[in-house]
Amino acid sequence: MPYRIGLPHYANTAPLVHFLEAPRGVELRFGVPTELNRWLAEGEVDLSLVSSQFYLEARGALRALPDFSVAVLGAVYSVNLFHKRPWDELRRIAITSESATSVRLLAHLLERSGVPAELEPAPVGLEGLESYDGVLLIGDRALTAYAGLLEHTPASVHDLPRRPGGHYVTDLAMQWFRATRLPFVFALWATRAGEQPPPEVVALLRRARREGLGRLGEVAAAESARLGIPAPLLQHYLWNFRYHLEPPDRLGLATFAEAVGLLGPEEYWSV
Ligand SMILES: C=C(O[C@@H]1C=C(C(=O)O)C=C[C@H]1O)C(=O)O
Repeated sequence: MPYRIGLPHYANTAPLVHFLEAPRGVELRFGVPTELNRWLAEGEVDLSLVSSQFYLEARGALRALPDFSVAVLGAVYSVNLFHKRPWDELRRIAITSESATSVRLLAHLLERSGVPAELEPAPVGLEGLESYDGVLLIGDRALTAYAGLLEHTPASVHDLPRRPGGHYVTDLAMQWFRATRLPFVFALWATRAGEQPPPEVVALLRRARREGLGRLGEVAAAESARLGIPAPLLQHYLWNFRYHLEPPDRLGLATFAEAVGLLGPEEYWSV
């Protein structure tokens, strides 16, 4: 039986995957985060990138690698609520089925701001705005939808339009930062509790990450060709991620866990 590693096929994991060469006996399986969560729980994969929300809910049965994350400090650019009326007037929101964490984060931010919006799973893109007040998209779909609203490639991240295509676009990680001044951890690498990943697999993942971050221009160019998004936009997008679960990321994750009731104030969370 090969050692099976679960990965999302999102641009934001490309720096971890682009130079990941699975040796004999290691198999890569790609899925969306909610599938990866399920595959790890059900034994379909042995090590996987999983939604942080899923990890927090099932942490007794899972063991996170201590130095891997998909996190950001501030805007993430790919977990976006696209909406046609102001945040406070939102009442019906279509949510993607691809993510656990982002949906929980949206619900928390709405609750925090006292907005009584209903979240409805719906497989829609921006066309969903014809019948919903807002549409939550993550990953490559969010990125390509956002890039598709830009009339030109801005020279700087500070030149991004406030209302691309006339839409409101709320970046959930930026809203988290505005409320907490902390990073937001979207995903972690985890195995089932009691199942140590082979050291050579962990070394392989670390080597692939080091190579991917060291050659980010090549990774951005490949993702640009795959997604049809200008490479400079991809390069900044990828440069912006935090992949090492460092102390600020851990504090952000523990704060999120407490905020959504997954960690008691007296509980200590550790990897
Ligand atoms: C920030 C993102 O990261 C992804 C978001 C995840 C989630 O919300 O569950 C899981 C894996 C990450 O690669 C994104 O998809 O835009």
